[in-house]
Amino acid sequence: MAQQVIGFVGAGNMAASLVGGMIAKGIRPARIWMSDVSEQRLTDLARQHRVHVTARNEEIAERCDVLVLAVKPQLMAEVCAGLKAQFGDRTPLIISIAAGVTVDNLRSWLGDVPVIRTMPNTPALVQAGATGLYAGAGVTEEHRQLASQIMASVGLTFWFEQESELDAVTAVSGSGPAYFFLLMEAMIEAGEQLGLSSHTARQLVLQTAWGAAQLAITSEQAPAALREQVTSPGGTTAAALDVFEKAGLRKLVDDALTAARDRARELAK
Ligand SMILES: NC(=O)C1=CN([C@@H]2O[C@H](COP(=O)(O)OP(=O)(O)OC[C@H]3O[C@@H](n4cnc5c(N)ncnc54)[C@H](OP(=O)(O)O)[C@@H]3O)[C@@H](O)[C@H]2O)C=CC1
Ligand SMILES: O=C(O)[C@@H]1CCC=N1
Repeated sequence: MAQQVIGFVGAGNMAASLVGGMIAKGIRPARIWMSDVSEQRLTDLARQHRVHVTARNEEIAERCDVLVLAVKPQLMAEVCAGLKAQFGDRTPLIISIAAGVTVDNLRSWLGDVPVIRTMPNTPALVQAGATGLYAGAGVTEEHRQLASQIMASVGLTFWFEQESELDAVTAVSGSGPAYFFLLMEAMIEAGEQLGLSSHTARQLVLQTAWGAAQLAITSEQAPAALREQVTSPGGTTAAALDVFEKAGLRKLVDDALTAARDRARELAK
C-alpha cells in the first residue's frame, strides 16, 4: 500500500477494531491518526497501538490523506462541518463507516470530495472482517484501490453497485457478529442450566461456533447440507432443531434483519 496517512475521526469500538487489525497486518502505526472526544480513550489507544492521537478532529483533516469517518451517524453532520473548514484546496479521500449515512448526505456536509461509503464489522480486529463498499461521485480507480487495500487488510471486501445494498450489508454482516454472540450467550446459559460449569460451557460453545464457521467456509457444501449431516434421523439434533423451527426461528431472523435494514434507512434522514 502506498504511504498515505490514514486518519480516524471517532476512535470507538469499530475504529479500534479496524486499527488493531490494520496494525496486526503490518500497516505502520506512524501512518495512522485517531481523534476522539475521550482523552482517556486516546491515551489508551496510543499506548496500545502506538498510533498518533489528537482531541482535535481538525488536526486529522489537516494531516491525513484518507479520513475514515467513524462517529455515530447522528453526529456525522456536525463532525463533517468541523472537518470541511480545514480542507482548503485539498480533497482527501473520505471513507465513511457509518450505518445509514448516504454519500449524498456526506457530500452535502463536506462539499465536492470523493466519498466511499463502507460497512465493516468488528471481526476486523482479528483480520476476519467483512466489509461492503460503495463508491460515490468523484471516486477514482486509485481511490477504490486505496479503500480496498485498507479494508482488505482486515478481512474480505465486497464492492456494490447500488448504494441501497449497503443497508442490507449492514443488516447481515455489519450487525451480524452481534447475532452470533447472542446465540453464543444463550447456548452458554443453556449449557450451564444443563449442569456444565460456566468455563466448560463457554469453551464448548466457542469451539463449536469456530468449528462450524471453519467447516462452512472451507466446505463446498451449503450450510443446509452441513446441518443435515449433524442431524441423525430421530436423534438429538432433530429434537433441538424441531424446537427452533416450531418457534419460527427463520421468520424471527428475517424480521430481525429487516428491522436492522429499516433502521439503517432511518439513520439517513
Ligand atoms: N460497532 C460496530 O460493530 C460497527 C459500527 N459501525 C459504524 O461505526 C461508527 C462508530 O460506531 P461504534 O464504533 O460502534 O461507536 P462508538 O460510540 O464506540 O464510537 C464512536 C466514538 O466517537 C466518539 N465521538 C463522539 N463525538 C465525537 C466527535 N465530535 N468527534 C470525534 N469523536 C467523537 C465517541 O465518544 P463518546 O463515546 O464519548 O461519545 C466514541 O468514542 C457508527 O457510525 C456505526 O454506524 C459500522 C460497522 C460496525
Ligand atoms: O449497531 C449499529 O448501528 C452499528 C452498525 C452496524 C453494527 N453496529
